[in-house]
Amino acid sequence: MDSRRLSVAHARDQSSGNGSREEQSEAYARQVSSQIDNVLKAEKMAIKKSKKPVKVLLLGQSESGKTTIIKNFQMAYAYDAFVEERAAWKTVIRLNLVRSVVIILDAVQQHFSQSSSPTRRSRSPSLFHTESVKHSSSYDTIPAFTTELNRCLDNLTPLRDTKALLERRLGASLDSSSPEEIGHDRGSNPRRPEEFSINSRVGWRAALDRVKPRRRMSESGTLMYTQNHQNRKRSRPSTSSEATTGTTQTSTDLDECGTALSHLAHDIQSVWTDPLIQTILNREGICLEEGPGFFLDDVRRIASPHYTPTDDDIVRARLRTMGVQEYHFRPDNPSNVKNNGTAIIRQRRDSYLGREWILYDVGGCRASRQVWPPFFEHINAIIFLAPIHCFDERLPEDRRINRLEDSVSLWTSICKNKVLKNVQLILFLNKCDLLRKKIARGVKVADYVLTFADKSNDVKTVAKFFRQEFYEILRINSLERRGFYAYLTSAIDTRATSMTIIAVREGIQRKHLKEAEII
Ligand SMILES: Nc1nc2c(ncn2[C@@H]2O[C@H](COP(=O)(O)OP(=O)(O)OP(=O)(O)O)[C@@H](O)[C@H]2O)c(=O)[nH]1
Ligand SMILES: [Mg+2]
Repeated sequence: MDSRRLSVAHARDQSSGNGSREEQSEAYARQVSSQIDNVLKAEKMAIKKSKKPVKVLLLGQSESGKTTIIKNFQMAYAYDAFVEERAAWKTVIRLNLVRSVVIILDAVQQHFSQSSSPTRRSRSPSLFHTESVKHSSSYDTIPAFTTELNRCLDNLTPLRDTKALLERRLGASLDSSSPEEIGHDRGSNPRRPEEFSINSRVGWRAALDRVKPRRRMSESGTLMYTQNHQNRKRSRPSTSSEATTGTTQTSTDLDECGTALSHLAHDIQSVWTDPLIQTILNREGICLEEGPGFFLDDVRRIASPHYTPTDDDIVRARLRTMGVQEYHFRPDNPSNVKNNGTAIIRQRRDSYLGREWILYDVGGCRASRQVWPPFFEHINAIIFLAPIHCFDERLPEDRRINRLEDSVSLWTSICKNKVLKNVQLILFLNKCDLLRKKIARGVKVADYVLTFADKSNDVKTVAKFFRQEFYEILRINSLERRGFYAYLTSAIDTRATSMTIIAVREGIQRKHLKEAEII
């Protein structure tokens, strides 16, 4: 029995045999007893509450870095599971590489189709004929294609088929962007051929599983399972013979793609580093280095038959998310808990150890956003990603909309959402490394953001300015007073991001402890 009840019973015994004093005493005892009941009930509730998983939703426009942040969480708290996926990421990384090559081929094709020279058309036996450029008045300043460059470009043409095959093998669903949506914008990265994505019926992790070497999954990872919300019922598990045949075919195809790539590594590198190609890409406004899934500088390593992706490669790989994916972690390892409180607080905090965290990763493109609201109901925190470098870019899915404006309007709607009024909002102003590069290239923020006016165009001032803008939006639109937690991040810098993740985890946990009245 609880010791507080014992002392009340003892007080009651001592007061017996004394008329009205006895009644008073009994009333008092009843009152104390009921107070104790309430305290016990509250504690029970708090413990129950503390056992609930922490649910965190990652939001932000497409390519803001949501999945990349999830990978950082995996590296920090489910490294075994992260390592399990290494072999499967190889295919995605190679697909990213091939896609970059196809973007170059398209840009060269575009370059030729823009030329009005009849000589070019009549004299070009192949798309990349040398002489044609020489006779083009509008391309006088572009150096001539060498025979060697033509040969390399011709050799790379079959990579279009390789790309299609890799996508098919990964269970691809191609983005149905119309040609109008793949517009031209000199301020950004305008050529956006249809982007590979795994649709929610398949689930990208499931797709990755399909191309993994066949071996039993280890149970050692703390990543417990991933579930695809939208189509759980629709997907039919394949029979073992189907799975075996499919997997054999898939690995044969992938082996062939790997061999083709290793034979073409030299040509890819020659094309990528050719000054003429660089000029054409420049003219087309294409900056592949700053785009998602850029691996052209690592072509020899990635095309090697013995290639195994590094952690950094996996974090830099691009696989667009569609639908909702959830990730389960148990990050509260006893060694992570700082011994910074009194014994009782420590003891109570310890009851949190082993608590489950669920992170929800959603697709950020406009068409995917309607699946977000059902997740608002039961979440504890939102990590909102706003790419800070994209003030001069447009949405790939709608070329009329500026990417920064899109981020700002999303952030505004999250801040003012009634259902989210008590939810902790954490802002990641991501892609700071790209902001640095862009500013170094001489891009002026004031040319795109009028309110930036004549402020100094350096990274620190720009970052401070955007941080303040997002803060003002939160302050003005929040229905309840709430704290502003903002971080400047470069999600591909895993070391720096791991520190941010620790701070974010502790911040979310502190709010929980507070809500459960533990501290
Ligand atoms: N340079 C740089 N690249 C980043 C950064 N964060 C993410 N990326 C890259 O940007 C690309 C897109 O990131 P994702 O995490 O797939 O973006 P997402 O928000 O999940 O996009 P959707 O799934 O389409 O909603 C990937 O290739 C990442 O490696 C960053 O801070 N700096
Ligand atoms: Mg994603």
